[in-house]
Amino acid sequence: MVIETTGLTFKFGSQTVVNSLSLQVPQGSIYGFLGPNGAGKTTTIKILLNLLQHQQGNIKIFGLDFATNRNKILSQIGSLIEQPAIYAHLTGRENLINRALLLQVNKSKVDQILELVQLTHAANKKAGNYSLGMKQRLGIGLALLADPKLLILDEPTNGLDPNGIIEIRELLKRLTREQGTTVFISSHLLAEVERMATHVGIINKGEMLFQGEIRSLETLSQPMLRIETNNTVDAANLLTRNGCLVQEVNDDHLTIAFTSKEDAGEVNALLNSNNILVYSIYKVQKDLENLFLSITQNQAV
Ligand SMILES: Nc1ncnc2c1ncn2[C@@H]1O[C@H](COP(=O)(O)OP(=O)(O)OP(=O)(O)O)[C@@H](O)[C@H]1O
Repeated sequence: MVIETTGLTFKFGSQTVVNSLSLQVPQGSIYGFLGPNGAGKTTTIKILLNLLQHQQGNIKIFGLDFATNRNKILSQIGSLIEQPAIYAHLTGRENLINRALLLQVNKSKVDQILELVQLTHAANKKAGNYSLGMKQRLGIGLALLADPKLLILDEPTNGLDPNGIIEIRELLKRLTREQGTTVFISSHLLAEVERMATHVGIINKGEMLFQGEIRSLETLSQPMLRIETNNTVDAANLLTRNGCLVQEVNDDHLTIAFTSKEDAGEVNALLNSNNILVYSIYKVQKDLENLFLSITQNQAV
């Protein structure tokens, strides 16, 4: 594990903002740290970057105890939280050179980074004139100068248009693929991370509600059988009498829990033999965004 926390707890006064959080971020993953606004994501990130001091729990990063190896650990983390610290009056290249000098990184690295974050064409433009997406990519470039093993990004796609989001997504995928960097990225929108994340952690009110591979999140959403008939009320009554769990009845369709395709066939036959016309019958699964909303709103999935 690159990041491993146990029982991480943080309070602002009497408000518990991070509650006994156990993070498990595997090596080489893109970990989507998800939760609605105010869930405690930024606070957690600030703790991991030593910008806030937690009151309880343990943190291990790169297998090392955080409390006793802070400097060593932090020197191998690149981060972007809130707005990137960019000098608007300097060009993109000058911003990178400036930071390279500060970090004592060889200046030859600057052109590599410009290439990586696809800003070579705009390297000599003033960063103040960059689009929001370009500024975010420059911010990520600055975070990558010292070749971090772990990149921590707090809502890097906030406010970006769809193209900007795609560019960041492609950049992060390239980073893990080509350089083996582990990426920890927070967002309040599942859609922004679902196409790149390998793992997700979903928090609400400071508590972890789901953590694991994104694939297992998909299997969490229970499949349903959606049936369109000429008489949904009669159909619902008939199915209930025959032991089916009817979940929803609308004017033109009803849904029941999906158990197997054989059962679906039998349901169809049952309806037909009782003079109910079945117009369509098919399996549906909650999409990830709805599943995310159900989890964070504490509804049954
Ligand atoms: N400096 C502070 N003092 C007191 N309370 C704070 C402070 N910073 C944050 N909080 C509170 O802590 C809670 C979690 O905030 P945090 O910024 O970590 O959430 P978040 O998940 O990052 O949300 P967002 O997506 O809105 O940034 C919120 O209720 C917030 O009001």
